[in-house]
Parts: sequence; C-alpha cells; structure tokens
Amino acid sequence: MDKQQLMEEAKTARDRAYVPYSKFPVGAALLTKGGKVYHGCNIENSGFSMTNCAERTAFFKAISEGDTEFAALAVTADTPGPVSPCGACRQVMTEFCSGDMPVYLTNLEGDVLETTVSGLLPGAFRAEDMNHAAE
Ligand SMILES: O=c1ccn([C@H]2C[C@H](O)[C@@H](CO)O2)c(=O)[nH]1
Ligand SMILES: [Zn+2]
Repeated sequence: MDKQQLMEEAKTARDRAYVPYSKFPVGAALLTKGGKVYHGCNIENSGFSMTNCAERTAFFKAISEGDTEFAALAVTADTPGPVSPCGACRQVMTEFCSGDMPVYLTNLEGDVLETTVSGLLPGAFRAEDMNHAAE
C-alpha cells in the first residue's frame, strides 16, 4: 500500500464520520506493518467532551483487535491546507508508534504534508522517560 492509496483510504473513512455538531468530518487510515488498514472517523456526542477524533478511533480499533505494529498513518479533512491533528491524537500516536513513522496529512484538494510522529510532537513524554527514573 503506497501513501497515495493510504490517503484514499482516509477519505473513505471520512465518509463514515458522525459529526452532527461540528459538521467537520475527518478520516484516518492506519497501516499496520502486516499490511492491514484500520479506518477511523471522528465520532461526536451531545456531551461534546466525549468526542473521539478520527486518528484515535483508528488507533483504538487496531489496538483492541490486537494489532500494535504500525507502518504509516494518513489523515484527511476539508481544510484549507493539510489537516492538523490535535494534541491528544499526537500523544496517542507517540504512545504506539516509533518517532520516525511517516504521517501523511492531507485535505480534499490534495495538499499533502509528509511528517513523522516525532515531527508532530517534538520532545514528547514517552514511557522510556519513566524507565530512566527507575534505573
Ligand atoms: O485532526 C483532527 C482534528 C479534529 N478532529 C475532529 C474532532 C471534532 O469532531 C471535529 C472538530 O474539532 O473534528 C479530528 O477528528 N481530527
Ligand atoms: Zn485528535
């Protein structure tokens, strides 16, 4: 699966967004090292704080199915430039991916920003930071 295909998968995922409040659908496609793609969409709630972003939906689906090794992530929305993941999603990516994993941020116009997990959250707090304290 190349990056163009993964971005197309993110568009498909976006079609399933549940966004009656923001009317801002977002799609994510998370590629596992085994070649499987998990789709994620944002899922809102009348209690706004219960909203789950597209990116975290994809991760939580994968983790809950036992898939924990990831190769790439694509995210798309109808934004003026490439969509920018929120801080919570950047932290969740950091938890489950290596810092150099590619992330393709795009929009419906086809603008693409190729970055990495550590590029999205430089200096992130990681589990390894806690282990150092215990040594
Ligand atoms: O990268 C992003 C940014 C926002 N949202 C969602 C959360 C909410 O449903 C809507 C507006 O913030 O967009 C995502 O899913 N991913
Ligand atoms: Zn988010």
